[in-house]
Amino acid sequence: MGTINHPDLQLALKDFLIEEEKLTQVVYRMTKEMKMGLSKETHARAAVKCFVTYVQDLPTGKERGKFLALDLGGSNFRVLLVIIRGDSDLQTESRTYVFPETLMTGTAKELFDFITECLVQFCRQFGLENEGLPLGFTFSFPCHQQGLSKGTLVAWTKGFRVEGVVGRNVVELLQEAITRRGEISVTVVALINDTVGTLLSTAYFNNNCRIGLIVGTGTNACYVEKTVNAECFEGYQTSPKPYMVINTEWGAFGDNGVLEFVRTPYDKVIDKETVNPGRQTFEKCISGMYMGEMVRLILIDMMAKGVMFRNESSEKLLQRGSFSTSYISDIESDAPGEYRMCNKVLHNLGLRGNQESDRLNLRYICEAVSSRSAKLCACGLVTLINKMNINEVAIAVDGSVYRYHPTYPSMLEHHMKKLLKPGVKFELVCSEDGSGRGAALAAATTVKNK
Ligand SMILES: Nc1ncnc2c1ncn2[C@@H]1O[C@H](COP(=O)(O)OP(=O)(O)OP(=O)(O)O)[C@@H](O)[C@H]1O
Repeated sequence: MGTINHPDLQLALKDFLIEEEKLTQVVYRMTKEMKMGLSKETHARAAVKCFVTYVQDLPTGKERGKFLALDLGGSNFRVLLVIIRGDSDLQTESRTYVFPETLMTGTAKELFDFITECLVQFCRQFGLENEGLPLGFTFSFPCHQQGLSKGTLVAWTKGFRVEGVVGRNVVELLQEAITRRGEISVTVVALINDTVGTLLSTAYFNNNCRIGLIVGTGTNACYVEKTVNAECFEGYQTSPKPYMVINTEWGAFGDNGVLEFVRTPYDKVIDKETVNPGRQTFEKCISGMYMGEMVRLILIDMMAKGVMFRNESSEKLLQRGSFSTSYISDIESDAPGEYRMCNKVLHNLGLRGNQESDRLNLRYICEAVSSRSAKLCACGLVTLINKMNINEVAIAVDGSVYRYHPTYPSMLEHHMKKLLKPGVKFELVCSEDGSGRGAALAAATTVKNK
């Protein structure tokens, strides 16, 4: 980042430039929180839950068959058909359905009937109605699993607040909706979240893969833990399988106040605006749902103080959510000194930005928000790598922030290298079509184990 000339802007962005000592402290605190989540004794009051996923096998490449998968987790809803014919021969057909926003705050019946409707349409299209196919369900919200095909929703996140799902087994709700509809023969055999899906689908091709990371609407990660450390799993001392995938639900890190030392006044405003105030603290500092809004809040603050876009106003910018997170990627993708994408964004917002300093300062704001996100995310990954105590690991990553922000992958790598012990090697692997295909692989493993 270049030099910020205005003292008010400098002051506003200072808190976003978290120095290395504080990042080390974040790793330290997260390690502690994760241990609390894993331990049977402290799990109930832990902020980072570290849920047992019941996924104990990573794909071997020997899976075979035809599987359906559903992927619900944020802005899109997808149905997939995965056909595995031979080693690394994985064919995927998928359809994305527009997810009506009204469903996000509707009832459980409306939600699961909609999902079933899409599934029925998909099965009809591919002639699968009566094949009795097994289905893997990627449901990317915090669930307390009691088995691979049983999990109750703990709380909604990412702007969802559907009535009648918290505390219920989502597999049962889906299976009931399929039965109620009565048009297709499909059995839901596995429930996973998108981090696990991303891990499984990358592990299928890369046998060093031990972590699944999402930086999209929300953020979360899973990793491979020793079964003996997964105390909330009833068979943790007796299981013949040495490993258990743990869904950290790290988005909730800081919900007990341990992250206050890195939060800014803007984070507090964001939190108040959300449907889940006081929750998902770490996520709100990192993920796509909040990054654009953070830039907007800083920008209107600077405009109110007469620091930027003096004598200009924008009705649009005053509306919540009007600064899309994709604008950050646009602005930062301009070469230094060029403002082609930035001008487009300003045009969309109804701002002229006659002064070059306005456009430069806007870029500084974007960089402050995205680099803090990458720093905190790096802390999370370093925590997981240290916890596993391994020297080489591949990390499967998905989510639009990671995928489309021009420097996010390199920032993440840079900060991880700074925080990791010397000699630890890692590779960030962008997962293609990960979460849905992973659900199909989870279904394949379940069927094989049966
Ligand atoms: N070009 C972009 N650059 C950065 N972020 C973007 C871009 N486009 C979209 N986003 C952000 O990514 C989010 C969408 O994430 P994604 O496409 O990974 O899907 P998702 O399934 O909704 O997310 P999640 O996996 O967290 O549930 C949007 O909320 C938006 O904030």
